[in-house]
Amino acid sequence: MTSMAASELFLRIPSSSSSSNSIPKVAFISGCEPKPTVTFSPKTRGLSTNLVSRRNRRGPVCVASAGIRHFRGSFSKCQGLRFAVVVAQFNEVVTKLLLEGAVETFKRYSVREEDIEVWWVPGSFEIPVLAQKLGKTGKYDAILCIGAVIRGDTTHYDAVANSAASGVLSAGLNSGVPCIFGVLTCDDMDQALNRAGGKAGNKGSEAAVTAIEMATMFQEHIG
Ligand SMILES: Nc1c(NC[C@H](O)[C@H](O)[C@H](O)CO)[nH]c(=O)[nH]c1=O
Ligand SMILES: CC(=O)[C@@H](O)COP(=O)(O)O
Repeated sequence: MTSMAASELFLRIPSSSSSSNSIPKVAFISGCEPKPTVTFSPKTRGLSTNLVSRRNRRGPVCVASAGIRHFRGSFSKCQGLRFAVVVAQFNEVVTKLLLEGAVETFKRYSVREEDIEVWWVPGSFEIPVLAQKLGKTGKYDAILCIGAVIRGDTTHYDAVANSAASGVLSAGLNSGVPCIFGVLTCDDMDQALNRAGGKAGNKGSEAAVTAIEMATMFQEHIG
């Protein structure tokens, strides 16, 4: 399943599970399996349903309600979306893998190569200022920020990690463009590699999914 809008998932539930491991799966609290009457308002393009979905990481969990419109990003309308990826060179052995995961995921959702730009900065501390500047150009639907901060002997780690986190948040708020936090903050290199395609998945890929979700949310529902 590659071209299903997130809203369509509601229409098909509770169907058998998806073949893709990145498309949100749907689960229901036992006894809460719904018989949804779903309508789609052309005016707001919001989902109107007798369900309320509460997200459980990437999958909605159902509780019942009525008359509430739901808005969420879509994973089927990604062609034409433009992304900037701001990547730290520091700990590049890790950030390159995170970037690969992100690009692979963008492509899996039909984002075109020519709509992806990669901007390299020296370290994670430098990410926010560029993310904000790029966001303000209005050329991108989301900015994906990638870095790997790994603890050393001093408190320098905390300064870099906290600055990167709050800076990326500020970049998004100040530019009005979703700025996604794909910066690892790890105790050691093992932890980092495990999250860059190792045992704990690829956080760059996960961050790309978030970027798509936020970009389509803004594009489709806010404009
Ligand atoms: N130690 C890490 C850094 N440090 C460098 C800073 O990000 C910054 O480039 C420097 O302080 C100059 O302003 N960066 C990382 O991305 N990861 C680290 O583990
Ligand atoms: C997080 C860092 O910048 C790191 O390289 C600092 O290492 P140290 O605390 O040993 O100076």
